[in-house]
Amino acid sequence: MAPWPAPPPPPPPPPPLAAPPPPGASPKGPPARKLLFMCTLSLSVTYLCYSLLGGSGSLQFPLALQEPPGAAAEPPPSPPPPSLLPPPVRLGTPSQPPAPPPDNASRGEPPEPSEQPAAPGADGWGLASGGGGARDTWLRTPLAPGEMITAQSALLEREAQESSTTDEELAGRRAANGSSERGGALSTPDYGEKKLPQALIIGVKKGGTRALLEAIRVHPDVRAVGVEPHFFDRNYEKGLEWYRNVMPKTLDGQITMEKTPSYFVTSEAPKRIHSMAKDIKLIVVVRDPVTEGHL
Ligand SMILES: Nc1ncnc2c1ncn2[C@@H]1O[C@H](COP(=O)(O)OS(=O)(=O)O)[C@@H](OP(=O)(O)O)[C@H]1O
Repeated sequence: MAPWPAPPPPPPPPPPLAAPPPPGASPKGPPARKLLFMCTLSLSVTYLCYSLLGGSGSLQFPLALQEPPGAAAEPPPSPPPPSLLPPPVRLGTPSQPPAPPPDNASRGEPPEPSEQPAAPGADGWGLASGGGGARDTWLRTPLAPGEMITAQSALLEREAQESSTTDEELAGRRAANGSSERGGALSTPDYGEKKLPQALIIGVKKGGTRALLEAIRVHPDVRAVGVEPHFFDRNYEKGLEWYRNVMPKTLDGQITMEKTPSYFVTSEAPKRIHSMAKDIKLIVVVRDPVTEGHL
């Protein structure tokens, strides 16, 4: 009986996947995994540093919304690499000069805050701190478009409230607006004919005469002059025809009114009014003079 053939020799062992560790290296773990871990760690640290140093860049993002149309075509400036970024500035350190933000002047943006500190909202910029210096440079951010609109609306509203609402100013505003109204806010078409007034609010000054006239003239049967004609005290020499022309046109049955509070303190006014119309209605609004400051 023939003997069994000899078994094939065992395959040679596979070559090692990695080079043998250098002398002195830790025997734990393959070196390739360590190298990969080190690379990942260094990338993470680099990204973290870049994010921290480039924080001001994110605050300036709204600047792109306010760039002029010509500047919009330009590509946004890429942030410098972390190695080119200025060193981190400690907030609230006045001794350090303000770090220049990246290239605002070339984009047509407002001047730097370090040159002239401005009040918040005065130039459309919000100021996170009023102390100036590096803190302002880094924390000053432009207002968003919605905030700017709100700020402008608030400014206009405050101007309207602070402005006097005397009749002369009302007349001036109407003239500036090119309004064809003569003497009053006429909510109805200017039909009819001009008539001398049948009712007068003659005072007292600062007694709420404007509020009363505006309330009365809401009635459709009342037409009133918005301005104060001052006929019986200042313009009496101009004559009744001038006075009539000041009045709005009225239809039959409508009442013509005007208010001039100084009639109440004009000595000639009673006689002049009586000579014009004996059945005219006179309205006086009284007010405690103490509340107005007149004693
Ligand atoms: N309903 C009502 N009740 C009480 N007080 C009122 C009312 N409406 C207006 N006012 C106050 O009246 C003041 C303005 O009065 P006049 O419109 O007569 O002013 S003016 O003489 O024509 O300049 C003005 O007062 P001051 O604010 O003290 O000037 C108004 O606040």
